[in-house]
Amino acid sequence: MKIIVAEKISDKGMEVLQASGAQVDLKLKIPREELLEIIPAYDAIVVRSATKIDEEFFAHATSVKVVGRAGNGVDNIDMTAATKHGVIVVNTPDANSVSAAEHTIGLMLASSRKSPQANMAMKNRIWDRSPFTGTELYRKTVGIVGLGRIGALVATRLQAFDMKVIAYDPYIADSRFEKFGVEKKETLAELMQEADFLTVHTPKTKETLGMIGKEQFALAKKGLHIVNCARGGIVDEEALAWAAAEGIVTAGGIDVLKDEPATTSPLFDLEHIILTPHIGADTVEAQDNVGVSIAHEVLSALRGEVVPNAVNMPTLQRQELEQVKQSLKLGEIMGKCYYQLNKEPVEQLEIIYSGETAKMETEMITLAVLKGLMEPVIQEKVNYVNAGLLAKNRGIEVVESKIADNEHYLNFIQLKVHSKEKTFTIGGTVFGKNELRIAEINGFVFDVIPTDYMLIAENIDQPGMIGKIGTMLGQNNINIATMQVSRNVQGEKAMMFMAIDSEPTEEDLAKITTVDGILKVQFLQMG
Ligand SMILES: NC(=O)C1=CN([C@@H]2O[C@H](COP(=O)(O)OP(=O)(O)OC[C@H]3O[C@@H](n4cnc5c(N)ncnc54)[C@H](O)[C@@H]3O)[C@@H](O)[C@H]2O)C=CC1
Ligand SMILES: O=C(O)C(=O)COP(=O)(O)O
Repeated sequence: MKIIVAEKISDKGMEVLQASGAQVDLKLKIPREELLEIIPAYDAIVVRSATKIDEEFFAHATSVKVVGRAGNGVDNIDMTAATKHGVIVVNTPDANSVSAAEHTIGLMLASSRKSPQANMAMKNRIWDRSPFTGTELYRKTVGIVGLGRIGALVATRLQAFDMKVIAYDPYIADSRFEKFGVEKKETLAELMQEADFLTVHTPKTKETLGMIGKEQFALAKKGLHIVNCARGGIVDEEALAWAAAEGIVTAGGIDVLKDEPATTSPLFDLEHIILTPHIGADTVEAQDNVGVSIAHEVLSALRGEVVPNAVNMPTLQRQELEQVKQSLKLGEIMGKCYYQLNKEPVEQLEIIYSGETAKMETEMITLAVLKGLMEPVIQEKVNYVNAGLLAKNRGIEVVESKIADNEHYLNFIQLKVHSKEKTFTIGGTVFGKNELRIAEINGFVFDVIPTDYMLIAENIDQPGMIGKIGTMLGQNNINIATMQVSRNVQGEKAMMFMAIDSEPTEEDLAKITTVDGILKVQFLQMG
């Protein structure tokens, strides 16, 4: 495995990567062209916020399976492109939140007390206290935009300053506001009108870009203090310069700029706005947390394990993952059967979860079924990341349903694969802790352990069929490991399901079909 680390992560993180035995190449500040040139050789890349991971990158990164974002915001990564290319994006959303929250408060205090400006004067050997009269946070109202991880950490810390905390976040439940003792504002306009201090903690999205603009500043009280420790451009830089010139904003701390690395912005000329070069996450603790977490996640993702912080696929807590692990295997195996046994394109895939399985997080199991379904017939790599998208692009409609009880099994997954002409069904269960069983195929009931090589034979339900097929396989040197027979109506059709020790040739299969009473024989690779 080859991993390229394109931005600085902590030594502890590097050590975890290196200890895995992978080849780890540290290439800091590598020019874009060079990165594109060398990336085909790598299986994974680790970046922070400065490396653009876009469609052009993925077009070159033909072997990359994992992009590790050593940090939180993923706005430098084109998630649609990553998903399309089947590349897992992992990040460390919690690992630097405390540092970002503390930097927010640091900027709030520093800008309110003009400490950086006073420091500059002192370093110029000027002792003058008069320009540096500041303002207290005590009993002021702080408006938080976005009460997520960092917004909430900032809220609880500012309450210790006896600030009144109000917030605008239309996407979270009222209970979260209550939990943190924060007053909810229904509109951004209300928040702008009431706040003495404003701090933004949203991701950068189409909706949040430029969200604090001239119109919003025009609603604010004169003397507003502002902090942006989230993403550049959420607070519009031109509008902020205007608001400062109008005396609406009298202090502020900005850690992030629209175009980074930035050396030009109207904010550079504003005396009362202090700037830092995106250092919100730059603490020893945050970088150790981030580095070690991303190293483990990238390695797990490369090993094909399900990782907790995958951004472009459903995430499961470790306990949930343990619960669904065997169902994932079963779902994938059953999905794999369809195109091996049927040639008709799938119109709709119906997945019915019943019994204990119905209570599980099934999103991932559905992806496992799709992965199994498409893998045998499409060239692109199919994985949990792109299985949903690939199915959609192929016009496969996926319908999931859940039934609390199953008459016969503790847990059961049934697939009904509908093509234009017919419906193929297959069902299975996890027996005991981790024993998989195929329990039904097209209405024929079994209790079969799926193994690598299997044969399915349909025959007329008449005496002597088992002997005939056994003899025929024996003559072709194919050893039967286990065999089960199931029939629907006596004297009509039966199905034999056999685990065999080796892969039969086309010729072997053709010979078996010549046996009198055999209707169809198909080979199935399940492992
Ligand atoms: N300066 C730095 O070094 C760091 C910056 N960050 C940035 O901080 C920001 C916040 O991160 P987290 O708290 O972890 O994110 P989060 O996802 O936990 O919280 C974001 C909150 O914003 C809310 N939100 C989304 N759109 C909104 C809208 N239009 N109006 C109001 N609220 C909206 C969401 O509902 C959510 O509650 C991100 O932009 C992240 O990239 C994170 C770490 C370090
Ligand atoms: O984690 C984040 O979202 C950050 O903004 C920190 O970015 P960085 O890793 O310091 O480039």
